[in-house]
Amino acid sequence: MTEFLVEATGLYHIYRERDVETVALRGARLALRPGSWTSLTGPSGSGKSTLLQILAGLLTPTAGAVLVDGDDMTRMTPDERARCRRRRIGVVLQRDNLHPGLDVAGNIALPLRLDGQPAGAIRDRVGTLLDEVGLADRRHRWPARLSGGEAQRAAVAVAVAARPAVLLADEPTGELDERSTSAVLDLLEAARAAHGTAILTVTHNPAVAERAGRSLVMRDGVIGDD
Ligand SMILES: Nc1ncnc2c1ncn2[C@@H]1O[C@H](COP(=O)(O)OP(=O)(O)OP(=O)(O)O)[C@@H](O)[C@H]1O
Repeated sequence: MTEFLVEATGLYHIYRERDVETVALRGARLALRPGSWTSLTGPSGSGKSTLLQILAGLLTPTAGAVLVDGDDMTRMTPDERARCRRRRIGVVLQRDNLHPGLDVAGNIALPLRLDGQPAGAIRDRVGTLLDEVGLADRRHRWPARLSGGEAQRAAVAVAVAARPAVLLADEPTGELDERSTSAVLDLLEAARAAHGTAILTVTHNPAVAERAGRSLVMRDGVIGDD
């Protein structure tokens, strides 16, 4: 057993578009302990989003390993990886987090339904989360009719709904005002404190970085301490 919930080592990622190659990660490594909150900053283009997508199992690295609870996600079949993500990982990307064919409440309920939770428990959890992110009056809105900030708050509610072991968030407060930023950060902190969720936030926002216990910086595809 390892003390880390997520352990990524020797990550390289090369994007290939026709004959152009971009090396986004050059041997990045990162380890997350249960109940920790890590903030990752760094210049635009340094590889932060690429890393987050790899940790989330949404992108397969060119080389390297991502152990989640000791299982290497990079060696799983797509089905196994999807199952691992559903059971253990909550993700907030910069955009397109919501299922366009479900309303806000339906989106938040989806991970709970996939987890096989009973209808009553789902209803209660969805109601609580809608209140916590201030979207109770938007519960039946379609994602296409939400503002950027509303969609982002809904995405955070979806990501924490099933109490994931790991929460990965790319600029989770990018479109939010101060009050909503604070509500979203409180929700992340509650997940960390109550369920020992390990959080990684990629952000340019100092208010987010301040909440984290550890601050890392990515430069040219490699991670160093702040
Ligand atoms: N789908 C893609 N195809 C080709 N190159 C890509 C792709 N996605 C990212 N890149 C390139 O990989 C490098 C790292 O990009 P990435 O988005 O990971 O950086 P970032 O640190 O998250 O940037 P930002 O802070 O601007 O979001 C950049 O040079 C980028 O142009």
